[in-house]
Amino acid sequence: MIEQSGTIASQAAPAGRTPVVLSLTDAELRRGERVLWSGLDLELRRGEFIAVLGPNGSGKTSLLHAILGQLPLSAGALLIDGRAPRRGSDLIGYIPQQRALAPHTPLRARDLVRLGVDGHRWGLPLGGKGLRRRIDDLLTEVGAHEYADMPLGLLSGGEQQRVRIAQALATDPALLLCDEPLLSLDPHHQHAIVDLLDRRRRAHGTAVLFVTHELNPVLPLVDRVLYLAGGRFRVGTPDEVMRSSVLSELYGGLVEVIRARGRYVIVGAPTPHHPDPAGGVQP
Ligand SMILES: Nc1ncnc2c1ncn2[C@@H]1O[C@H](COP(=O)(O)OP(=O)(O)OP(=O)(O)O)[C@@H](O)[C@H]1O
Repeated sequence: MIEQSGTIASQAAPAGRTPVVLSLTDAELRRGERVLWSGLDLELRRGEFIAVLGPNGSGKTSLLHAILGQLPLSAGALLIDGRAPRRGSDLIGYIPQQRALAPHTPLRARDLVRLGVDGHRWGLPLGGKGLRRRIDDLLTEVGAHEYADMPLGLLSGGEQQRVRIAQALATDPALLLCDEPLLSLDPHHQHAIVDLLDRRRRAHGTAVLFVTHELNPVLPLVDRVLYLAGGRFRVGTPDEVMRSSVLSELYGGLVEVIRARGRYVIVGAPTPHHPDPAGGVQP
């Protein structure tokens, strides 16, 4: 069952009564005069993976900023582990949208990860052996240990992305927010990052909210999709949301969804916000 507002359909939620990490109730977010979305009800449980899709400007990154406590909701409620969001919460790991790093940046991979480690939480004195071991463990977990001492600016996009993930995992967060972490990665590196996130959520029960323009690379992991468009939204399993009828209604025009060889291909998205209305959407 798909819903636009109201509680999440139980069949779409993961099995069992695993604890809720994030809940949004009748949530609305405005930027200036514009309502990005409203009436949003969403619960994200431990270990669940939700892909957040939608055209440019539909409010995907703004949703992450609201969860991070950087942007107040204009209506409704948002709770992280039952509490109001706050900046710097160690319950949340955040992989922001990739920004190009200057090749001469003096920061090494291990320095970036160190910035994410909260010494108090781990009881590790800054500069101590325990801290170093913790950083090494994180870099090893994401397969980045061999370039731990390399300047970040000299690493490839995929290598930098692994280091960002290590930083985001530094506090062993219950909720991981990912903003287009596969952007500009080739299929091999995309697969490696997806595999890494999947292992993490399975081993640690980390809930993942994953903003992306490309659904197909993460499809095997996706429990549910949150699709934002034109101030409206749909929540449901990929098969429930990725339908011609659903997307046509969201975009307010004819959109065709084709499922072929386990992939979704979307043709036509007649919206002024969409970057490629003629060529179709890369889901
Ligand atoms: N600081 C700001 N002040 C006012 N409006 C803003 C601000 N930041 C973003 N916006 C507007 O909010 C809207 C949603 O932006 P947001 O970045 O959340 O969209 P998005 O879905 O993540 O887009 P994209 O796919 O391009 O990353 C946009 O129209 C944007 O112009």
